[in-house]
Amino acid sequence: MSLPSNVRLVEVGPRDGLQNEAQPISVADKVRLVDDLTAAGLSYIEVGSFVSPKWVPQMGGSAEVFAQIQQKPGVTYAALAPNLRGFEDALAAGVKEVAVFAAASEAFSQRNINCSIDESLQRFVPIMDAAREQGVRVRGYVSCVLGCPYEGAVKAEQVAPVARELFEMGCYEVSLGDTIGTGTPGATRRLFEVVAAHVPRAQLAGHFHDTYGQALANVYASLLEGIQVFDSSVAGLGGCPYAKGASGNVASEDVLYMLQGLGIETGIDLEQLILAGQRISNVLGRANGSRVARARNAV
Ligand SMILES: CC(C)(COP(=O)([O-])OP(=O)([O-])OC[C@H]1O[C@@H](n2cnc3c(N)ncnc32)[C@H](O)[C@@H]1OP(=O)([O-])[O-])[C@@H](O)C(=O)NCCC(=O)NCCSC(=O)C[C@@](C)(O)CC(=O)[O-]
Repeated sequence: MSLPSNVRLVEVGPRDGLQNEAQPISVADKVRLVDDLTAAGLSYIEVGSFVSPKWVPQMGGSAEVFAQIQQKPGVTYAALAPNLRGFEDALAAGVKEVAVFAAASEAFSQRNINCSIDESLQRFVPIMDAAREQGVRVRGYVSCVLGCPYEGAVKAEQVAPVARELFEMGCYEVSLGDTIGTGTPGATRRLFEVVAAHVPRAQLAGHFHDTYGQALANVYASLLEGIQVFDSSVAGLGGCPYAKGASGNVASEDVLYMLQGLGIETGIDLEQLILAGQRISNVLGRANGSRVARARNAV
Protein backbone atom coordinates (compact mmCIF):
# COMPACT_ATOMS: atom_id res chain seq x y z
CA MET A 1 0.00 0.00 0.00
CA SER A 2 1.42 3.44 -0.90
CA LEU A 3 1.68 6.22 1.68
CA PRO A 4 -1.19 8.75 1.92
CA SER A 5 -0.63 12.31 0.69
CA ASN A 6 -2.54 13.87 3.62
CA VAL A 7 -2.70 13.08 7.31
CA ARG A 8 -4.83 14.64 10.05
CA LEU A 9 -3.23 15.03 13.48
CA VAL A 10 -5.57 14.99 16.46
CA GLU A 11 -3.81 17.02 19.14
CA VAL A 12 -4.55 15.41 22.50
CA GLY A 13 -1.95 17.26 24.62
CA PRO A 14 -4.42 19.49 26.52
CA ARG A 15 -6.46 16.40 27.49
CA ASP A 16 -4.44 13.18 27.41
CA GLY A 17 -1.29 15.15 28.11
CA LEU A 18 -2.39 17.26 31.04
CA GLN A 19 -4.84 14.80 32.66
CA ASN A 20 -1.95 12.93 34.25
CA GLU A 21 -0.19 15.92 35.81
CA ALA A 22 -0.08 15.86 39.60
CA GLN A 23 0.61 19.60 39.95
CA PRO A 24 -2.26 22.05 39.47
CA ILE A 25 -2.33 23.75 36.05
CA SER A 26 -4.26 26.98 35.85
CA VAL A 27 -7.15 27.50 33.44
CA ALA A 28 -5.11 30.36 31.93
CA ASP A 29 -2.19 28.03 31.14
CA LYS A 30 -4.54 25.46 29.59
CA VAL A 31 -6.22 28.16 27.52
CA ARG A 32 -2.88 29.47 26.31
CA LEU A 33 -1.82 25.97 25.30
CA VAL A 34 -4.99 25.47 23.23
CA ASP A 35 -4.65 28.92 21.66
CA ASP A 36 -0.97 28.22 20.84
CA LEU A 37 -2.00 24.95 19.18
CA THR A 38 -4.67 26.74 17.17
CA ALA A 39 -2.02 29.24 16.03
CA ALA A 40 0.21 26.34 14.94
CA GLY A 41 -2.49 25.23 12.50
CA LEU A 42 -3.90 22.13 14.20
CA SER A 43 -7.35 21.37 12.81
CA TYR A 44 -8.42 19.16 15.71
CA ILE A 45 -7.67 19.78 19.40
CA GLU A 46 -8.95 17.67 22.28
CA VAL A 47 -9.35 20.37 24.89
CA GLY A 48 -10.55 18.54 28.01
CA SER A 49 -12.80 15.97 29.65
CA PHE A 50 -16.19 16.03 31.30
CA VAL A 51 -15.40 13.18 33.66
CA SER A 52 -15.69 12.96 37.42
CA PRO A 53 -13.19 15.40 39.02
CA LYS A 54 -12.80 12.82 41.80
CA TRP A 55 -11.39 10.41 39.23
CA VAL A 56 -9.33 12.86 37.17
CA PRO A 57 -8.97 16.14 39.13
CA GLN A 58 -6.83 17.82 36.47
CA MET A 59 -9.73 17.93 34.00
CA GLY A 60 -12.03 19.63 36.53
CA GLY A 61 -11.86 23.05 34.87
CA SER A 62 -12.73 21.94 31.33
CA ALA A 63 -15.89 24.08 31.09
CA GLU A 64 -13.89 27.21 32.00
CA VAL A 65 -11.23 26.30 29.44
CA PHE A 66 -13.88 25.96 26.72
CA ALA A 67 -15.37 29.31 27.72
CA GLN A 68 -12.03 31.10 27.34
CA ILE A 69 -10.30 29.60 24.30
CA GLN A 70 -10.32 31.50 21.02
CA GLN A 71 -12.13 29.13 18.67
CA LYS A 72 -11.03 29.44 15.08
CA PRO A 73 -13.60 28.53 12.41
CA GLY A 74 -12.85 25.18 10.80
CA VAL A 75 -11.00 23.84 13.85
CA THR A 76 -12.62 21.08 15.95
CA TYR A 77 -12.39 21.57 19.72
CA ALA A 78 -13.44 18.29 21.34
CA ALA A 79 -13.91 16.81 24.81
CA LEU A 80 -14.18 13.37 26.38
CA ALA A 81 -17.54 12.31 27.82
CA PRO A 82 -17.78 9.00 29.72
CA ASN A 83 -21.55 9.07 30.32
CA LEU A 84 -24.71 11.08 29.61
CA ARG A 85 -23.93 13.45 32.49
CA GLY A 86 -20.55 14.23 30.90
CA PHE A 87 -22.16 14.69 27.51
CA GLU A 88 -24.74 17.12 28.91
CA ASP A 89 -22.05 19.08 30.76
CA ALA A 90 -20.00 19.22 27.56
CA LEU A 91 -22.98 20.45 25.60
CA ALA A 92 -23.70 23.14 28.22
CA ALA A 93 -20.08 24.28 27.83
CA GLY A 94 -20.64 24.73 24.10
CA VAL A 95 -18.70 21.63 22.99
CA LYS A 96 -19.51 20.60 19.42
CA GLU A 97 -17.73 17.23 19.31
CA VAL A 98 -17.22 14.61 22.00
CA ALA A 99 -15.31 11.37 22.35
CA VAL A 100 -16.46 8.28 24.19
CA PHE A 101 -13.91 5.77 25.44
CA ALA A 102 -14.05 2.01 25.85
CA ALA A 103 -11.31 -0.58 26.33
CA ALA A 104 -10.31 -3.90 24.84
CA SER A 105 -9.45 -5.21 28.30
CA GLU A 106 -11.99 -5.86 31.07
CA ALA A 107 -9.60 -5.00 33.90
CA PHE A 108 -8.70 -1.65 32.35
CA SER A 109 -12.35 -0.83 31.73
CA GLN A 110 -13.11 -1.44 35.41
CA ARG A 111 -10.17 0.67 36.64
CA ASN A 112 -10.72 3.49 34.17
CA ILE A 113 -14.48 3.92 34.12
CA ASN A 114 -15.69 1.55 36.83
CA CYS A 115 -17.72 -0.77 34.60
CA SER A 116 -17.35 -3.71 32.21
CA ILE A 117 -16.72 -3.26 28.48
CA ASP A 118 -20.33 -4.23 27.72
CA GLU A 119 -21.71 -1.84 30.34
CA SER A 120 -19.59 0.96 28.92
CA LEU A 121 -20.90 0.35 25.41
CA GLN A 122 -24.48 0.37 26.72
CA ARG A 123 -23.71 3.62 28.54
CA PHE A 124 -22.69 5.21 25.25
CA VAL A 125 -26.02 4.46 23.50
CA PRO A 126 -27.93 7.37 25.13
CA ILE A 127 -24.95 9.63 24.40
CA MET A 128 -25.13 8.64 20.73
CA ASP A 129 -28.90 9.26 20.67
CA ALA A 130 -28.54 12.68 22.31
CA ALA A 131 -25.60 13.56 20.07
CA ARG A 132 -27.57 12.67 16.95
CA GLU A 133 -30.43 14.89 18.13
CA GLN A 134 -28.06 17.78 18.85
CA GLY A 135 -25.96 17.37 15.70
CA VAL A 136 -22.84 16.60 17.75
CA ARG A 137 -20.24 14.31 16.20
CA VAL A 138 -18.87 11.50 18.35
CA ARG A 139 -15.43 9.95 18.09
CA GLY A 140 -14.67 6.63 19.78
CA TYR A 141 -11.59 5.33 21.54
CA VAL A 142 -10.55 1.79 22.33
CA SER A 143 -7.80 1.58 24.97
CA CYS A 144 -5.28 -1.20 25.55
CA VAL A 145 -5.30 -2.34 21.92
CA LEU A 146 -1.74 -3.70 22.07
CA GLY A 147 -1.42 -4.51 25.76
CA CYS A 148 -3.03 -3.93 29.14
CA PRO A 149 -1.30 -2.87 32.38
CA TYR A 150 -3.38 -5.44 34.29
CA GLU A 151 -4.00 -8.29 31.82
CA GLY A 152 -0.83 -8.21 29.71
CA ALA A 153 -1.17 -9.22 26.07
CA VAL A 154 -4.30 -8.15 24.20
CA LYS A 155 -5.21 -9.85 20.93
CA ALA A 156 -6.33 -7.88 17.88
CA GLU A 157 -9.39 -10.18 17.90
CA GLN A 158 -10.39 -8.66 21.28
CA VAL A 159 -10.11 -5.15 19.88
CA ALA A 160 -12.11 -5.66 16.67
CA PRO A 161 -15.58 -6.25 18.22
CA VAL A 162 -15.26 -3.22 20.50
CA ALA A 163 -14.15 -1.01 17.60
CA ARG A 164 -16.97 -2.36 15.43
CA GLU A 165 -19.56 -1.76 18.14
CA LEU A 166 -18.44 1.88 18.53
CA PHE A 167 -18.52 2.36 14.77
CA GLU A 168 -21.92 0.71 14.39
CA MET A 169 -23.45 2.81 17.17
CA GLY A 170 -22.43 5.94 15.25
CA CYS A 171 -18.85 6.95 16.07
CA TYR A 172 -17.59 8.49 12.84
CA GLU A 173 -14.02 7.47 13.69
CA VAL A 174 -12.50 4.97 16.10
CA SER A 175 -9.06 5.66 17.55
CA LEU A 176 -7.09 2.59 18.63
CA GLY A 177 -5.03 3.38 21.72
CA ASP A 178 -1.79 1.69 22.66
CA THR A 179 -2.30 2.96 26.19
CA ILE A 180 0.90 1.52 27.69
CA GLY A 181 3.04 1.80 24.58
CA THR A 182 4.09 -1.86 24.40
CA GLY A 183 3.08 -2.30 20.75
CA THR A 184 5.67 -2.86 18.03
CA PRO A 185 5.31 -2.16 14.30
CA GLY A 186 4.52 -5.79 13.38
CA ALA A 187 1.79 -6.03 16.01
CA THR A 188 0.46 -2.63 14.91
CA ARG A 189 0.17 -3.73 11.28
CA ARG A 190 -1.59 -6.93 12.30
CA LEU A 191 -3.96 -4.96 14.56
CA PHE A 192 -5.07 -2.71 11.71
CA GLU A 193 -5.35 -5.66 9.31
CA VAL A 194 -7.69 -7.46 11.72
CA VAL A 195 -9.74 -4.42 12.77
CA ALA A 196 -10.07 -3.16 9.18
CA ALA A 197 -12.15 -6.25 8.41
CA HIS A 198 -14.77 -4.73 10.76
CA VAL A 199 -14.30 -0.96 10.50
CA PRO A 200 -13.19 0.77 7.27
CA ARG A 201 -9.57 1.96 7.38
CA ALA A 202 -10.70 5.51 6.58
CA GLN A 203 -12.63 5.49 9.88
CA LEU A 204 -9.70 4.29 12.01
CA ALA A 205 -7.04 6.33 13.80
CA GLY A 206 -3.85 5.42 15.66
CA HIS A 207 -3.11 6.61 19.21
CA PHE A 208 0.37 5.63 20.36
CA HIS A 209 2.11 6.19 23.65
CA ASP A 210 5.89 6.18 23.60
CA THR A 211 6.60 4.25 26.80
CA TYR A 212 8.78 1.67 25.00
CA GLY A 213 10.10 4.08 22.34
CA GLN A 214 7.99 2.45 19.63
CA ALA A 215 5.42 5.14 18.97
CA LEU A 216 6.91 6.79 15.88
CA ALA A 217 7.68 3.41 14.34
CA ASN A 218 4.08 2.41 15.03
CA VAL A 219 2.80 5.55 13.31
CA TYR A 220 4.88 4.62 10.26
CA ALA A 221 3.61 1.02 10.37
CA SER A 222 0.05 2.39 10.50
CA LEU A 223 0.71 4.64 7.49
CA LEU A 224 1.73 1.51 5.60
CA GLU A 225 -1.66 0.08 6.60
CA GLY A 226 -3.43 3.08 5.05
CA ILE A 227 -4.23 4.87 8.31
CA GLN A 228 -4.43 8.66 7.87
CA VAL A 229 -5.37 10.00 11.32
CA PHE A 230 -3.06 10.01 14.34
CA ASP A 231 -3.46 11.28 17.87
CA SER A 232 -0.38 12.97 19.27
CA SER A 233 0.57 15.25 22.09
CA VAL A 234 2.64 18.42 21.84
CA ALA A 235 5.97 18.07 23.69
CA GLY A 236 5.07 14.40 24.21
CA LEU A 237 2.94 15.37 27.21
CA GLY A 238 0.98 12.78 29.03
CA GLY A 239 0.39 9.34 30.32
CA CYS A 240 -2.74 7.75 31.64
CA PRO A 241 -3.86 8.00 35.27
CA TYR A 242 -5.05 4.36 35.12
CA ALA A 243 -1.97 2.90 33.40
CA LYS A 244 0.98 3.11 35.80
CA GLY A 245 4.29 3.88 34.09
CA ALA A 246 2.61 4.87 30.81
CA SER A 247 4.57 7.73 29.33
CA GLY A 248 3.31 10.46 27.04
CA ASN A 249 1.73 10.20 23.64
CA VAL A 250 4.01 10.31 20.67
CA ALA A 251 5.16 13.94 20.39
CA SER A 252 3.23 15.94 17.77
CA GLU A 253 6.44 17.70 16.69
CA ASP A 254 8.16 14.35 16.03
CA VAL A 255 5.24 12.97 14.03
CA LEU A 256 5.01 16.19 12.04
CA TYR A 257 8.76 16.17 11.28
CA MET A 258 8.51 12.58 10.03
CA LEU A 259 5.43 13.34 7.93
CA GLN A 260 7.12 16.38 6.39
CA GLY A 261 10.08 14.17 5.53
CA LEU A 262 7.70 11.78 3.80
CA GLY A 263 6.12 14.64 1.84
CA ILE A 264 2.79 14.18 3.64
CA GLU A 265 0.70 17.33 4.11
CA THR A 266 -0.91 18.28 7.46
CA GLY A 267 -1.33 22.06 7.36
CA ILE A 268 0.63 22.44 10.63
CA ASP A 269 3.54 24.84 11.17
CA LEU A 270 6.40 22.98 12.87
CA GLU A 271 8.09 26.07 14.31
CA GLN A 272 4.84 27.33 15.89
CA LEU A 273 4.18 23.85 17.26
CA ILE A 274 7.64 23.77 18.84
CA LEU A 275 6.90 27.13 20.50
CA ALA A 276 3.61 25.79 21.87
CA GLY A 277 5.33 22.69 23.25
CA GLN A 278 8.19 24.62 24.82
CA ARG A 279 5.83 27.08 26.47
CA ILE A 280 3.80 24.34 28.20
CA SER A 281 7.00 22.45 29.11
CA ASN A 282 8.26 25.63 30.82
CA VAL A 283 4.94 25.97 32.68
CA LEU A 284 5.23 22.37 33.87
CA GLY A 285 8.93 22.82 34.67
CA ARG A 286 9.98 19.76 32.76
CA ALA A 287 12.12 18.77 29.82
CA ASN A 288 10.41 18.91 26.46
CA GLY A 289 9.41 15.34 25.46
CA SER A 290 9.83 16.00 21.74
CA ARG A 291 13.23 15.07 20.32
CA VAL A 292 12.66 17.37 17.35
CA ALA A 293 11.89 20.29 19.68
CA ARG A 294 14.92 19.55 21.85
CA ALA A 295 17.17 19.44 18.80
CA ARG A 296 15.74 22.66 17.34
CA ASN A 297 15.86 24.47 20.67
CA ALA A 298 19.50 23.43 21.16
CA VAL A 299 20.61 25.09 17.92
C1 LIG B 1 -17.17 7.21 34.36
C2 LIG B 1 -17.14 7.61 35.81
C3 LIG B 1 -17.87 8.92 36.04
C4 LIG B 1 -17.86 6.52 36.60
O1 LIG B 1 -17.61 6.68 38.00
P1 LIG B 1 -18.58 6.05 39.07
O2 LIG B 1 -18.03 6.38 40.42
O3 LIG B 1 -18.84 4.62 38.74
O4 LIG B 1 -19.89 6.91 38.72
P2 LIG B 1 -21.23 7.21 39.44
O5 LIG B 1 -22.24 7.37 38.37
O6 LIG B 1 -21.47 6.21 40.54
O7 LIG B 1 -20.96 8.63 40.09
C5 LIG B 1 -20.02 8.84 41.14
C6 LIG B 1 -19.82 10.33 41.35
O8 LIG B 1 -19.28 10.93 40.16
C7 LIG B 1 -20.17 11.94 39.65
N1 LIG B 1 -20.15 11.88 38.20
C8 LIG B 1 -20.57 10.88 37.39
N2 LIG B 1 -20.35 11.20 36.13
C9 LIG B 1 -19.77 12.41 36.11
C10 LIG B 1 -19.31 13.25 35.09
N3 LIG B 1 -19.38 12.90 33.80
N4 LIG B 1 -18.75 14.42 35.42
C11 LIG B 1 -18.65 14.81 36.72
N5 LIG B 1 -19.06 14.04 37.74
C12 LIG B 1 -19.63 12.85 37.45
C13 LIG B 1 -21.51 11.58 40.24
O9 LIG B 1 -22.33 12.72 40.29
C14 LIG B 1 -21.12 11.07 41.61
O10 LIG B 1 -20.80 12.18 42.42
P3 LIG B 1 -20.97 12.12 44.02
O11 LIG B 1 -22.42 11.78 44.23
O12 LIG B 1 -20.05 11.03 44.52
O13 LIG B 1 -20.57 13.48 44.47
C15 LIG B 1 -15.68 7.71 36.36
O14 LIG B 1 -15.12 6.43 36.35
C16 LIG B 1 -14.83 8.63 35.54
O15 LIG B 1 -15.05 9.83 35.50
N6 LIG B 1 -13.81 8.08 34.88
C17 LIG B 1 -12.97 8.86 33.99
C18 LIG B 1 -11.67 8.18 33.77
C19 LIG B 1 -10.84 8.99 32.81
O16 LIG B 1 -11.11 10.13 32.48
N7 LIG B 1 -9.75 8.35 32.34
C20 LIG B 1 -8.83 8.98 31.43
C21 LIG B 1 -9.39 9.10 30.03
S1 LIG B 1 -9.29 7.59 29.10
C22 LIG B 1 -7.70 7.62 28.46
O17 LIG B 1 -6.92 8.43 28.83
C23 LIG B 1 -7.34 6.66 27.37
C24 LIG B 1 -7.32 7.32 25.99
C25 LIG B 1 -8.71 7.80 25.58
O18 LIG B 1 -6.47 8.45 25.97
C26 LIG B 1 -6.82 6.31 24.91
C27 LIG B 1 -5.62 5.49 25.39
O19 LIG B 1 -4.50 6.00 25.47
O20 LIG B 1 -5.87 4.33 25.68
